[in-house]
Amino acid sequence: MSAAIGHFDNPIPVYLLTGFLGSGKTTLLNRMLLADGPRTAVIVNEFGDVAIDNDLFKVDGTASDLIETSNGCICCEPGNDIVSTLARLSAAIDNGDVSAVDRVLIETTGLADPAPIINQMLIASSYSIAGRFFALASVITTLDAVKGKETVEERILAHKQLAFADRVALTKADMLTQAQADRREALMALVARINPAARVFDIQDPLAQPESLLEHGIYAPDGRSMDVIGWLKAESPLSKAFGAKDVSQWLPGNRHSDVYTKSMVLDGSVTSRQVTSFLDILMRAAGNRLLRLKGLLSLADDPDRPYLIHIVQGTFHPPQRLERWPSEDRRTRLVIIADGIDEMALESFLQVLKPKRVRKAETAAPDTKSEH
Ligand SMILES: Nc1nc2c(ncn2[C@@H]2O[C@H](COP(=O)(O)OP(=O)(O)OP(=O)(O)O)[C@@H](O)[C@H]2O)c(=O)[nH]1
Repeated sequence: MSAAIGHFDNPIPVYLLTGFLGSGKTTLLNRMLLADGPRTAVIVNEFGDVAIDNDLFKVDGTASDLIETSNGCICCEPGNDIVSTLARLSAAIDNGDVSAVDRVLIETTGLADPAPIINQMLIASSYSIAGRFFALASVITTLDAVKGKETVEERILAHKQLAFADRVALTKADMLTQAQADRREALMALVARINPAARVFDIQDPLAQPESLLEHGIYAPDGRSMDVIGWLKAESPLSKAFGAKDVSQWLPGNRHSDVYTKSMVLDGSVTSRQVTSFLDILMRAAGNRLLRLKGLLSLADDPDRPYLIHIVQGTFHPPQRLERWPSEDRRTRLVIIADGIDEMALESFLQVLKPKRVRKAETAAPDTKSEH
């Protein structure tokens, strides 16, 4: 194996980027990768079967050299685990399908539990080839300055994402109004309580250099990582912190229990009126149960310039009109992550966006109708 691919004494550093749904992972990722920076393999783990983040990387034109999108959750889907994914990357480098990389950056889904991923990486280092040639360098989590406190307090996954990070990237601080300044203090107090050792980095700070988040951290293979293994096993303090709530929500097998994803792909364009009323009704009806909506829309007024829309836990971020489609795929795509919304109701509501067609049955003569 060539030295450029990494070897046991000098493994390729792997950075894990976590953070709750919509907290700004993709945005940060695009800012961390510099055009003249080290060669970086980017692995994006999507929750849902329509890949949108993949296209967003291209829109923002980052320096990432490899994009591998894996469907299914990297923390709990057999065969899709982090070690298998790294083994595939290693094989691709060996075969010459991908040229050697200096580091790997993994963006997990917003619903990934970081503990099993970190565990897999640390445990694999002693038994698997991938585990020996790659090493977990650092875990970075994005924390939304506006919604972060409530999210961490209410959701065990967000709590764990914060607890397991060694670097916290505070996002969206620019969205806090003067009157909300105390929110930031309360959030920092929460971070200090849950993870006092974490380095907090405000990505909106004009002096911030997001690429500096990609330096070796406490998970680096320098001997101290053994402490981390012990720490991962000692999850009970986290569970205790949520003792009053329904414990089953984070037991293995029940993970993501009420959360599901709906994706929709549409040929043809939609009108802005259709989209506005669709989003208006959806947001009113679903409220915070609409964890995430991401969409690329072909609008009838200018189908060459798609609209990018984001809703994060009930907040509608200003839509962005892109100058061009990020890939060959010019279809309208929507991914919705819902928490406890009636699935059938959502599915039929999505039909509102379908272009209206005259159904055959409506035009056919009555005597041509089939009886069976
Ligand atoms: N104002 C502001 N908006 C931000 C910031 N970071 C992210 N956003 C916006 O928040 C929305 C979601 O950001 P993403 O980067 O897609 O979040 P994500 O964590 O990758 O989302 P998922 O992949 O769904 O989990 C987008 O509209 C971003 O433009 C920030 O620091 N300030």
